[in-house]
Amino acid sequence: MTPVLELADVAARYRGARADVVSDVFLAVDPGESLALVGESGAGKTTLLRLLLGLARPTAGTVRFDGEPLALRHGQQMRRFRRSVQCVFQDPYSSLDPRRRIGSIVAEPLRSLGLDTRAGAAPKVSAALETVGLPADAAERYPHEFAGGRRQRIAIARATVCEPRVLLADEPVSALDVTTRVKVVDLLAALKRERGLTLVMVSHDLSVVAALCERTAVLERGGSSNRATPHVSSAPRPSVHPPPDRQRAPLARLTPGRFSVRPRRPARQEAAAAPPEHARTSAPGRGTTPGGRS
Ligand SMILES: Nc1ncnc2c1ncn2[C@@H]1O[C@H](COP(=O)(O)OP(=O)(O)OP(=O)(O)O)[C@@H](O)[C@H]1O
Repeated sequence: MTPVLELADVAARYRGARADVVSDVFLAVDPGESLALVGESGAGKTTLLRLLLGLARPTAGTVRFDGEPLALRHGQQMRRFRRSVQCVFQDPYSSLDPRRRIGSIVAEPLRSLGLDTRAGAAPKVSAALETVGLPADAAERYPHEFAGGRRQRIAIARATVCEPRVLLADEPVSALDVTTRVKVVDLLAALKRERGLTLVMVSHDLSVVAALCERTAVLERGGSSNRATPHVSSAPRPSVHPPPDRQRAPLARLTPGRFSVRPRRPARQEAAAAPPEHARTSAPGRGTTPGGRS
């Protein structure tokens, strides 16, 4: 299966910085899977998300979309990419333009992709609002008329109105209160289940990670250069509301060092017999990489 998104030996550095924020990153996201990026603050999770979204350019390595290097100047590919990969940000207060009606906000991707039909974007906007549990007349209202959870639903409606294949989410529920958080997690889980949406999510909240993601990439600052490298582990698919003991379960930490991971989930009956994921994908020292790199 060709990964829908892939980072191959990628490094990134912000302008003016003396060192890479992330380096030696290999990460492949298969269609339909859900991957969480977790790690300490400043490890580079948002930076990886920005690379996957084409908002930042790698200083080394390649970002691939459907197996092809992402070329920002390749209009046709970028159009396909923009339609296929959408995102939801952390703060539903700053991510919605307060001067525009909800209908106009949700229709924005349709306009920018030229997907609003002759009948206008209204039918698609109504359907997107309905999917996230908001009434169609919400389209006439303004963001300030909605509280945080409903604002995040609006942001999710905007991200899903053009029926993307991949949703990238940066701390999508961390700005919400606990009760609202559960509802938005349920909504994301339903989108994943019913639409086969691929999800890549940054989160500090392990209960949210456990509820939504099958794989976890742990970013650790490592080595004297203070670079961050991702370590990916597989976890059994949890229920949407994991029991409390699961919420406290530690994430697997794999051997520090440079390696890449493209774990394929074994069939359920094989899972018990198979060696742990890290035993198959990492090696002592600098670890292993696909294609024979080491
Ligand atoms: N626009 C920027 N310019 C310069 N440095 C930046 C910029 N954005 C992030 N950084 C730096 O890059 C490093 C990684 O930041 P990033 O936001 O990717 O980490 P993170 O793991 O998402 O952190 P957090 O969990 O706190 O959001 C940090 O040291 C941060 O200060």
